[in-house]
Amino acid sequence: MRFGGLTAVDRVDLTVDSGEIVGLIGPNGAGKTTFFNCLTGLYVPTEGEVRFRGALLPPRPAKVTRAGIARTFQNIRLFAGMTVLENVMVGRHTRTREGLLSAIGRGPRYRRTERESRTVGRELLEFVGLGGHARETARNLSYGGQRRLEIARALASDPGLLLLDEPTAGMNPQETRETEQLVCAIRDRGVAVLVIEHDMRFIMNLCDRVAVLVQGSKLVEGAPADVQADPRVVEAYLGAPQEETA
Ligand SMILES: Nc1ncnc2c1ncn2[C@@H]1O[C@H](COP(=O)(O)OP(=O)(O)OP(=O)(O)O)[C@@H](O)[C@H]1O
Repeated sequence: MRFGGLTAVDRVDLTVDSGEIVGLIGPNGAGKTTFFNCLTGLYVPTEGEVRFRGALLPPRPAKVTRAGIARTFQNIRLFAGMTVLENVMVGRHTRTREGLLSAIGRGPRYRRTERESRTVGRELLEFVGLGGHARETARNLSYGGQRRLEIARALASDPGLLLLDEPTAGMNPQETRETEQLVCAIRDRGVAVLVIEHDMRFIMNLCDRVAVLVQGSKLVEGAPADVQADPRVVEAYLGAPQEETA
């Protein structure tokens, strides 16, 4: 992905299998979010392709979601004035076939679909630990609750792959631990997870594999412990040791 003279993501090749949690780490500006934007069709990659379950994906967000890839964003993007349950139901709409006319007419098929969305929404709220908050306005949830709601909304589209952009950013240790448990539970449902995260403890505890991006390129990929011990990774984060720079 090039922006003028800047190559923000340079030949990054990454595969995520179902039942896997893969971490994407790297210093600020390494190209992690740009990579997510390329996967989800927010950016049209200058070169390269995205395949999901073997099929080539067009760089169109709605088509990517419908194919089975969902994401959360670095900054919370909820419908703040809607209820918690409504937010999840919105996420369900990519899986329902109701068009605008049907929604305006509110015919029997529309009502059936709404009922189904409501049921799925309530199940997902239970799953993420927000079962008791369905009727609250989204903006009144705690910070950790809003983050969990974003995940529930992403799950409502029945994804096979979930992309999480810094899910624990700004969380206290308790919220971080709960998010770890939630991500494991999502993996246990058979969803593949690709997660950008700066919290190394989170990465080490959760990920089956980790890829490190530095200045747009993939520096290393491997088991978390191997990646953490790799001198190239240490250098990328901390700079070269004194004697080497000298
Ligand atoms: N739309 C854009 N136009 C121009 N440059 C962009 C655009 N989006 C990202 N970039 C540049 O691409 C590079 C990678 O940015 P990106 O946000 O993907 O990094 P990141 O690894 O996600 O960083 P962080 O950890 O800080 O979120 C940066 O130099 C950024 O300025």
